[in-house]
Amino acid sequence: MLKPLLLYRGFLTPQLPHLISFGINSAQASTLFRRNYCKMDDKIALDAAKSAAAQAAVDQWVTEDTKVVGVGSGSTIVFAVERLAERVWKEGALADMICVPSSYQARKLILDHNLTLGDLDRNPKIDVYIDGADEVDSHMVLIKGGGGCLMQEKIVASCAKTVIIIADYTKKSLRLGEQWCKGIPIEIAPMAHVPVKLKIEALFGGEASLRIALKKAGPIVTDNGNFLLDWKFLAKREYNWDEVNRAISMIPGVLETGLFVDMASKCYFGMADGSVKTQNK
Ligand SMILES: O=C[C@H](O)[C@H](O)[C@H](O)COP(=O)(O)O
Repeated sequence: MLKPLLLYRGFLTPQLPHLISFGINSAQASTLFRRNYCKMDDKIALDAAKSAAAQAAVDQWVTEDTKVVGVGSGSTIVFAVERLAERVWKEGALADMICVPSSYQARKLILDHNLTLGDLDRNPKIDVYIDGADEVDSHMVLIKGGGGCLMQEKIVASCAKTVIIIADYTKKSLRLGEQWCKGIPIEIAPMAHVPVKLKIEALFGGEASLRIALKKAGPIVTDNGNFLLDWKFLAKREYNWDEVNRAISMIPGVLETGLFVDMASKCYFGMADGSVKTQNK
């Protein structure tokens, strides 16, 4: 953990005089410098928390009896796949394990780590599905899809005996919206984005916006060729998430929601102090 920090700092230290010579005064330069340090320190702390949660979950839930593992998407799952690969390639374990991906990213992670790639045609029964989440509330309702993957995730998760969530401490909340402020992702048929947006807003308030790509003109296109709406619900309104999920899913043009209700059995949170806390359904 110290090495990357020193590397970052080694990289940044020579920048300080340059910032000053670019007309920024020394107070501004040192604020900028500290802000960069903090961001990087945060990233290192968050990655350590993600890694601790992933390792604990993999070690507890993937045993020699586990034949098929569903692999989620996002930044946290990377640490779980690394741990699976370590078990296979360094510890000589889990020789029969097959991994079923939930996205293009997950498929590539499985292949890059030389794990056995499966699919739902051949492996429709999954022993355990492991995935990250954008937020987990006190009833284990999840928001997912912040990285654009949710439909395949929900399909693969629905085929699993047990769904395990791994996350860092910033994802834990009492009620949805406390931590995650980007809204609930909803995958939709491209032609329906305006009517679906209007229907969600009329039914439940708030605002649903088409997710726009950063490095492409126009909207984000999912792994399934669809668009995404991010619905910013009303923070002060009490929602019954099961009912909301069912009602939104019934709107023609909605393909899947990023609300995962009653799916996860257990969540592992990597904490800032290096410990791992668990939450059960
Ligand atoms: O679309 C992305 C997936 O639903 C992720 O599992 C979710 O966004 C959590 O991602 P991360 O592990 O990067 O926080």
